[in-house]
Amino acid sequence: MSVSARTGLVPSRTVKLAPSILACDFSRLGEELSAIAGADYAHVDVMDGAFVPNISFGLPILAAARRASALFMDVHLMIERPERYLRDFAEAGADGITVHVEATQHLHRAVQSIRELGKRAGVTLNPGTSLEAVRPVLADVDLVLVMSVNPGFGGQKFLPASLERVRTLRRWLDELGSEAEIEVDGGVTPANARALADAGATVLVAGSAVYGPDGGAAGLERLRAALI
Ligand SMILES: O=C(CO)[C@@H](O)[C@H](O)COP(=O)(O)O
Ligand SMILES: [Fe+2]
Repeated sequence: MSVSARTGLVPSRTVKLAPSILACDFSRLGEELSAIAGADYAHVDVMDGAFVPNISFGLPILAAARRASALFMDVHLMIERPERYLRDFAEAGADGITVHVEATQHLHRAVQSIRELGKRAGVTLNPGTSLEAVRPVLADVDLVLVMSVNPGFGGQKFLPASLERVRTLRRWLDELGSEAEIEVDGGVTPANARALADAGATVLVAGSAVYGPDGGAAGLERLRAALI
């Protein structure tokens, strides 16, 4: 394993990259997915115009992405009462499903349902929500997603307080002996990727830093280079 240029330390974990297809050209979805074939996950942002002030896409786009790519489909549900649609997203091709703590009255039940569908179960929370909101389910999840922008749009600026939230979660998961992933989503760039990894993140989502005007693969490689 390589030594971090910034810290001089050997990172103890490898960091996965999850390009967000929200930033891609949907008229070329298959090609845009091929451009990130070397990534670990394709991050799929589903927005309902109610939980967040934007509508992105839903089941048909996930199903099309599933047909076009063998990548792990990492589905981030920004929808009210996600428990209504878990089976539909699983059947449309999700490999992992992440729900917001603010969107459901029954977080444990939602997590359990995702696992019963045979999918990787994730929970997430808005930047303004106390981390305590996810603590009761930490032993039951496969992934915790730290939103580092307010959800709803790509291309926003990273909120620096997110770094401390990642450190706290890393400590809590280590205390539990949990192997759950810590994913960070929003404003991730080559400039903050290494610091997030050092704080304990194991998955980095990036939309605009990957799908820039110069194409998907170049942005992905820049992120990877920042993590060496
Ligand atoms: O969930 C979201 C936004 O709500 C994200 O997944 C964005 O799609 C990330 O985009 P960038 O901030 O990396 O441009
Ligand atoms: Fe997302």
